[in-house]
Amino acid sequence: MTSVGRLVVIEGLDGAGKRTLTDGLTAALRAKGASVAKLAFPRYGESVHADLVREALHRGHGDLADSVYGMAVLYALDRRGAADEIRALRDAHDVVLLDRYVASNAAYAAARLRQDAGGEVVKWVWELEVGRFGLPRPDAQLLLRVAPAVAAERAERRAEEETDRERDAFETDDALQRRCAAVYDELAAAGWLAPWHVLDGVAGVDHDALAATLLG
Ligand SMILES: Nc1ncnc2c1ncn2[C@@H]1O[C@H](COP(=O)(O)OP(=O)(O)O)[C@@H](O)[C@H]1O
Ligand SMILES: Cc1cn([C@H]2C[C@H](O)[C@@H](COP(=O)(O)OP(=O)(O)O)O2)c(=O)[nH]c1=O
Repeated sequence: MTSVGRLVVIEGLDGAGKRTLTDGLTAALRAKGASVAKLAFPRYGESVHADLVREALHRGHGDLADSVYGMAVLYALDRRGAADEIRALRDAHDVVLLDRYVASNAAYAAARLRQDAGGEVVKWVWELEVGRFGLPRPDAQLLLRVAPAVAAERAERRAEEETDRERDAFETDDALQRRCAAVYDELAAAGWLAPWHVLDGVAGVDHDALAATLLG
């Protein structure tokens, strides 16, 4: 298969099923002969910026976690550190699946500041990450849409099943998750950053059909 290097982002609430979709889609794409690489953000355990995020979300660290812009800069720096890797993976594979990307920062920062997708922080995230850091724009963004209550239930169950998967400060904030869901819907409707495909994460996603669509 010729290398078209599609950069495909998977977005959605905590517990929406992004990791599950990433794995299922990877298998479906590979079954069609495509070479696939995956990367998940934040890159916990692999970047100092991501580790600072994790410590802030789980342990507080003074008021760092309360600083919306401070946290957003850390997430963005984690991605900037992976920019060369993303480009190299894109050059070497048919599809690169990114579990969260720039739109996560836009959605969570706007939700935390009670702004909508047209707000100041969403523009700032684009300018910082694409403008100043030069991160590549994706070819497609998949919004895995589930009701916030369903996502919270799934995240809770996962935390019970996986002992190393403790829920963090954003995940357990139901009001934040509801605002975040609304911002995601607006970002998708506006085609923010790149084209979006909205997927029904409750009905379940047909991985084979989605893989065929992505491979065009
Ligand atoms: N379509 C689905 N239906 C029911 N449960 C699901 C579905 N997709 C994922 N899950 C479960 O929900 C939990 C969260 O899924 P996960 O993929 O880890 O979410 P995310 O990466 O978006 O936080 C996991 O326990 C997973 O097994
Ligand atoms: C990647 C990213 C995540 N986030 C938020 C979403 C999540 O609530 C939180 C942690 O990401 P998450 O995907 O939950 O990591 P993991 O599943 O490995 O625990 O960070 C941002 O606010 N901005 C970003 O750029």
